[in-house]
Amino acid sequence: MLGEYPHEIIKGDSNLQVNNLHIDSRQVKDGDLFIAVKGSEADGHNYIEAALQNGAVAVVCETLPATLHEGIVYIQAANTAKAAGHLASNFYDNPSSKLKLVAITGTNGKTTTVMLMHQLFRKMGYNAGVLSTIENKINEEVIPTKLTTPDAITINRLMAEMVERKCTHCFMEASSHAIVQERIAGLAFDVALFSNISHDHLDYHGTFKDYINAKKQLFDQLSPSAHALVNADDRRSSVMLQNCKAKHHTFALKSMADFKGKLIANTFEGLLMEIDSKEVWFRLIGDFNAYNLLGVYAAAILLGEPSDDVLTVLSEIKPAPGRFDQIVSPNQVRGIVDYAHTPDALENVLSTIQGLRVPGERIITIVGCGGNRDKTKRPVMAKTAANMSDLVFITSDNPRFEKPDDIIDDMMEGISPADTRRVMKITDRKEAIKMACTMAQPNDIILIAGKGHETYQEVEGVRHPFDDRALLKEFLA
Ligand SMILES: CC(=O)N[C@H]1[C@@H](OP(=O)(O)OP(=O)(O)OC[C@H]2O[C@@H](n3ccc(=O)[nH]c3=O)[C@H](O)[C@@H]2O)O[C@H](CO)[C@@H](O)[C@@H]1O[C@H](C)C(=O)N[C@@H](C)C(=O)N[C@H](CCC(=O)O)C(=O)O
Ligand SMILES: Nc1ncnc2c1ncn2[C@@H]1O[C@H](COP(=O)(O)OP(=O)(O)OP(=O)(O)O)[C@@H](O)[C@H]1O
Ligand SMILES: N[C@H](CCC[C@H](N)C(=O)O)C(=O)O
Ligand SMILES: [Mg+2]
Repeated sequence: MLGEYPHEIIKGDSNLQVNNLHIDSRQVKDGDLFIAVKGSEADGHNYIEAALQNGAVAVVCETLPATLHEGIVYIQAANTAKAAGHLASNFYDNPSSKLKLVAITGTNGKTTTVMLMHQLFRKMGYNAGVLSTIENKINEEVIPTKLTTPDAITINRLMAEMVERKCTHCFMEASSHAIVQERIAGLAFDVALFSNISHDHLDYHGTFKDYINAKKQLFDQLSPSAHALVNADDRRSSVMLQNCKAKHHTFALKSMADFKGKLIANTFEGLLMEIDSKEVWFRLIGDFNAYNLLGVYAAAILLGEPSDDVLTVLSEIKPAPGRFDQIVSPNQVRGIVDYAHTPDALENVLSTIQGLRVPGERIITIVGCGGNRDKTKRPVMAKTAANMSDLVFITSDNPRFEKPDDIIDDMMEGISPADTRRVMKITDRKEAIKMACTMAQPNDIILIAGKGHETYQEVEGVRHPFDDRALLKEFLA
């Protein structure tokens, strides 16, 4: 079942058929196979007995348990996280090889890119699937998700369903967590795209170098027939291509590149670009989206689509939910909800707003930072908000298992004494949004950053209903 992936059958019948694969003992049922994976919190090897109790008939592990039970198949592999990917591919009959599979990695722009690609290919008449932070989709059917990149078994199960439903393409986000945890091991990619890299997730990866290397791992795993497509305006793009066996391609707005774009105009309604000597209007806003659009265009060309069709269809597509999502109130207050949850994204979205506003219009920013995530980005994001806005509300994002006020205190470290008059702390996010809307005068611009499409606020493991967009609408009405 592991095919060519190095492994050894220690005990039991190698031809055994299993019903299902699991990396979580709690999901195992009669006749299933359990893969013991060492995680960051727990070690799956400690749950082998629990899996057997639940009916597992086969176990894949790195180290063998002290007791090997009769009638159970034990398979040993050096890296079970990686083995899980290969097992899942084989179990579901290698669905990724039957799809044109595009993966995107990078700190920002992944969801925007895959959602654009999915819509583009759907509108061009293809059956296609998408795996994204917002949701997974097979054609138009929505399958809710809690992760940006699901675990290897879920990925392969969803792709098998895509194949069954006659999908020809799949577009997926490859988060750095997923890459390091081998959730994408064994997948056959046709195109891998690198958008950019900036400060995020240092809590998990430790150093920026390791974070870069995590992204690079996607490019290291490409085959010679695949395409590696990188943003040449990001100086780390050359690292992605080092020793990468796939065909190399670049896109850029500033540097020399194979796919060169030019941003001509940027308004609150959209942006005008020149791509392949053609001027095209798009419905996305902000310089950073010019990169996303160009990356999508380049990937579509590499997949063999005609340039004119791609540009015509792409120009009609709306932004992904919660990305520069705007409403204008009856008294001309502009409210924007954006998923900017990294320092770079926040700076980009604020500089876009600064560039588009009429001088004199105030920017009011509401921002928080997630709990149990990179603490070092907190003061940086607060400082960016203060430097680039007229008024700031520092509030909660998803506190998870941290005390909301501790997170706010970390953010306040980035606020200089001179700015404290313009920066208010309101722990309750709903109150902060309400206060900003109450204080806003005609032509002010309110930015609510960090949660975008999220329809919940996660507090101590519970996701309570919460929607920035709905609250903004309510309070601006
Ligand atoms: C830190 C992290 O990424 N954790 C992910 C990881 O869990 P883990 O390795 O920590 O698992 P663990 O709890 O240590 O357990 C180890 C193993 O023992 C197993 N186990 C555990 C308990 C038990 O009773 N029985 C059992 O079998 C577990 O199923 C697991 O296989 O592997 C799990 C299965 O794939 C994920 O669900 C889990 O995501 C957690 C929930 C999470 O919040 N992850 C976030 C940080 C994340 O991955 N985010 C990225 C996006 C980031 C970005 O935007 O760039 C994402 O792709 O979503
Ligand atoms: N190409 C880009 N460069 C820089 N910032 C961007 C880019 N694209 C989007 N952003 C900013 O980042 C935010 C998140 O965008 P998006 O959801 O597409 O990224 P993501 O990489 O999927 O994030 P996550 O890691 O949480 O899944 C946007 O709301 C916007 O503020
Ligand atoms: N995929 C990102 C999302 C962050 C979204 C933000 N709202 C937060 O909760 O920190 C993460 O898990 O770090
Ligand atoms: Mg995403």
